[in-house]
Amino acid sequence: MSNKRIQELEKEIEHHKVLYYKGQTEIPDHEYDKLEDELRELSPDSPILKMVGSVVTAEDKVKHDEKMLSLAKTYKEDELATWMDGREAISMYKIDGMSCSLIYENGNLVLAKTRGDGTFGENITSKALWIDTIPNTIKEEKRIEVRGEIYCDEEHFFSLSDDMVALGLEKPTSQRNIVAGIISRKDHLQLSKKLTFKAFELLGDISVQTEVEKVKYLEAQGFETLEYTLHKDAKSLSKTIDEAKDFMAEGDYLIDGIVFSFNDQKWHRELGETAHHPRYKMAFKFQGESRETVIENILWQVSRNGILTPVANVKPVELSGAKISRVTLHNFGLVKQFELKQGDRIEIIRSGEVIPKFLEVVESSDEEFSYPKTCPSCDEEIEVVDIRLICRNSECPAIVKESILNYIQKIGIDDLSSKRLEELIRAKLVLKISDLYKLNMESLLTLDKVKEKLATKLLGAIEKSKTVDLVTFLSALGISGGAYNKCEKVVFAGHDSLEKVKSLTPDKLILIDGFAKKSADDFYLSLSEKFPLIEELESVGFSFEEVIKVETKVSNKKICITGSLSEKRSVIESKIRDASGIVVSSVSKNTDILVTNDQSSGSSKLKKAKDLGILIITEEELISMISS
Ligand SMILES: NC(=O)c1ccc[n+]([C@@H]2O[C@H](COP(=O)([O-])OP(=O)(O)OC[C@H]3O[C@@H](n4cnc5c(N)ncnc54)[C@H](O)[C@@H]3O)[C@@H](O)[C@H]2O)c1
Ligand SMILES: [Zn+2]
Repeated sequence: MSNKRIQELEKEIEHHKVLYYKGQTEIPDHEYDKLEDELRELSPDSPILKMVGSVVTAEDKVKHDEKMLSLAKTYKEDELATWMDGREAISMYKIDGMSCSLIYENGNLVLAKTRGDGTFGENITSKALWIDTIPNTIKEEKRIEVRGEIYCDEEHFFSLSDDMVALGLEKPTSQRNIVAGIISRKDHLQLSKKLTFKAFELLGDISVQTEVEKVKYLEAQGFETLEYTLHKDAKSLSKTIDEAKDFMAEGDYLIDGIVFSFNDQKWHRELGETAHHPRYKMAFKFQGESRETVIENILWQVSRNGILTPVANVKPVELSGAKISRVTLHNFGLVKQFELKQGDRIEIIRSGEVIPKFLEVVESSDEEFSYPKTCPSCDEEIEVVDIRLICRNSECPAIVKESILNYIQKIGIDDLSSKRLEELIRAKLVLKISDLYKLNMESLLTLDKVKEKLATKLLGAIEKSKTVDLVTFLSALGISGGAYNKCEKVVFAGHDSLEKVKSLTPDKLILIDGFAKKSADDFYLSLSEKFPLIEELESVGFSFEEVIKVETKVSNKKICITGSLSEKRSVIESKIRDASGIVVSSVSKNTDILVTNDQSSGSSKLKKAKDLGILIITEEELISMISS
């Protein structure tokens, strides 16, 4: 019996592997993983379990210099901590795309290949040349190999899907399958343009001592890399795992876990690899469970920025121990792509306690597909912007309510629930954020079931919210792109008073770590729109607590950089900011320090600094000031 089952499983696993790597997946990953788990139990030495990827049948196959392996995986945080064993490790999201290896010689891309079966890959150079994030040339002259993941983000998935339909090709079924589908094509190479590559591994005669240095080296060569977190020990693991859960639910590209690698390369050499995976890396994955259910109806919820988010009410099912009756459908793009409607039988997934989400359509109903043309809250006409439906009416009741609610949650007014707020809005007691501060005992007592005790508590909580730190205050305003960590970066970059925040410009914002041209422009525009609100709040008597900053020799010093340094300028700039210094882009009489490694260069900044008698230091001197 057991032998027969082993053979069955081996056959089935092989079948799914072949389809999966062609982008034609038949079953969800967690179901596939169950097959592997069962086989591992019955026959731990089965060769199919040691197989990486699937066999390459393409004519144009190439041998890898070094095998491209898979990853060891765990679903448990304590197993991860045991594996770390007190060693320092870095973590990055595990992108769910397609492995790719790039070979550069004399600074030129000479070969791009897939992982294939780990020993032989398929030559995909002609497609890689279309991908903007794969540089055709790099500074490094030595032969190097860069490994990473090719993937398709959400926005590009929908537009690629439209492109493919327009070309008469089959409509892709998922963000993941589209990559393998496009990469294995012999025609329409230009479709690859909408794919993205992120690098995470480096091979060749380049000396790096740590994983962090590796990432910096890859960035200096012009590659996009994944954001990483350095873990000194296992204490910081839970926070990273929680963030990854959020990203799985809301991020714009697919991840299926987190990859941990020991930071010190010494451990990489010492631990080595098995035939299947390196021992110095570990993937943490979320165990998913999926179920089929039926869409009863689709509701469109209006968010504080006017975006309509589709949520499906489904026939209740039990999933990972919870009863599920609502499923997020993400955005209009997804609903349109799959023509989701009442009666559709769909598969939903819930991984690691994240919000259940739509996976695929099992059977489409005969109902006609439609989507709202007017806002469900204010009935005004809505705009279709790429993959989103947006209500532009600033007086839309839903937008007003959601933005006040967002403020209440971020600023921390406890005891004021969404229901209570709705009541206050209905009674016209609160129509904008600053109205919260005009509430008094008399007005609160007019509300249903509110007695003196509760009213006193509410008023106390509202009063208390006037004493906050500047970062919390800014993050509560609902600035677009102004999440807490972004506001923190702004304040820590020296814009640490309301006056300074009000005098921000896109030019100043772009100097801050984490801001690019577009995000700086968006933040600035949205911040300017909040000026009336800021003034109203100032007039009700807000006072700001000091934010804690590190004290170093460069604290609050305005520092300008000229000429090339040993690392990418952005890296040095973020070191300055981390040490509470302020990075400026030009030299003026307000500048405190100019950093240059070439005192005799013809740089105009250097000349000006000399004329103004500004302190001029080398990069080495800067680093020693920062670390003192
Ligand atoms: N549904 C199916 O039919 C089916 C069939 C076969 C395999 N699968 C799924 O495929 C997975 C196993 O496949 P696998 O062996 O290709 O590998 P894997 O998904 O376990 O992980 C290895 C790959 O992760 C990639 N990766 C992404 N981000 C990374 C990062 N930051 N650092 C390092 N690597 C990163 C690398 O390209 C690497 O090759 C399982 O999850 C399994 O469920 C599903
Ligand atoms: Zn509206």
